[in-house]
Amino acid sequence: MSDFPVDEQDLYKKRLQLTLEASGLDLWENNLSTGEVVFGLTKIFADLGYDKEEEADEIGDIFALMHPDDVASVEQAIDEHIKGRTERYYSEFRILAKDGQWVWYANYGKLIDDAVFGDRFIGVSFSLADKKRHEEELLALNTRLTEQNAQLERMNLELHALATRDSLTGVYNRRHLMEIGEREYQRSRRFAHPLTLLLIDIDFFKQVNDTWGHVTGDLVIRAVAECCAQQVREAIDTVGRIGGEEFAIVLLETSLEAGLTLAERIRQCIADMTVATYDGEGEASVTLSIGVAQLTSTCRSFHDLMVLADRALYRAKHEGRNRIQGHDVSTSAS
Ligand SMILES: Nc1nc2c(ncn2[C@@H]2O[C@H](COP(=O)(O)OP(=O)(O)OP(=O)(O)O)[C@@H](O)[C@H]2O)c(=O)[nH]1
Repeated sequence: MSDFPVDEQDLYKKRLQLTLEASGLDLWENNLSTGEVVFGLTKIFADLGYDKEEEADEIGDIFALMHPDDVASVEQAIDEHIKGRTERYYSEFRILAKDGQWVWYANYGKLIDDAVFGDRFIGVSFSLADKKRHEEELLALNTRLTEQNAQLERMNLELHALATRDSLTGVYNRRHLMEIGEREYQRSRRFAHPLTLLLIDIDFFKQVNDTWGHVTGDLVIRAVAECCAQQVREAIDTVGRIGGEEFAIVLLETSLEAGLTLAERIRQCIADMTVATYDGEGEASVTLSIGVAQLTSTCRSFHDLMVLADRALYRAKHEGRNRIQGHDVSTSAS
């Protein structure tokens, strides 16, 4: 304390100087009439690596070192303040350091029309390097998080597909079909809407494997799944592979009659189809047996509806295959 000058004004100056130092602020003063930098910016120019004689004498010298993308916004902020539209001037900009790097700074300033000083623009500059670095780090973090989120969503979709789809054919697996069937059973019972189930079995499929090999057998299974998926209403009906060469289709808002018509279309589609064998030397063909059943009042679960359709399928097999049988409602109590 003993170093401080006793004079009040000197004391005041010293306090100001210490405050500026402690807060990292650089005081400046510009003469707007002449464009002269009257005072300051010493610290900034030193921080940027410039020698004393390279410091700015004119406002134009500062603009010359400013990043071209920032000039317009700084000029606009000054203009707004001069026109009295802002209480104080504030701007953010990059200045070229001597080593060629762009360094972020900010300015606060105020226009003073003083009888002693004249038209002066007085303010402070301070470094925004830390703030901008944090902003950039945050932005990079955000980008990474967004990417990771998108990847998680993709993985979730893949997981869902793995859990619900049959890997050979892409139609639903047995577990998921049963879940959907049970849900639709509940809905149909509650609202008294028709619900029909098709059980489809490839005839003499063992012979396909024995004749053409297992891989060709897989190609045939895929072709049957594809045909089923093409014949039903997308996003309304549900096709599932419920066994090796057995499929089920849950048909919403569908009567037994409409179910029989669809079954016939599928039967015909497969009867007309040939599948090129895996070795490319032949063509495999198969037929289908299909059991069709509509939900009846005797059904206590979706499983009961499966039993009815399975009985109809058994009859189709028993009566010679390559045919359709519907569950006879008059025997539904049995
Ligand atoms: N290629 C292949 N064959 C399978 C697959 N799953 C089951 N199979 C075969 O399908 C055949 C089913 O034979 P069966 O149940 O005796 O019935 P089928 O020969 O179709 O005769 P019917 O149903 O009575 O008309 C068996 O030979 C199984 O090995 C599979 O994913 N791929």
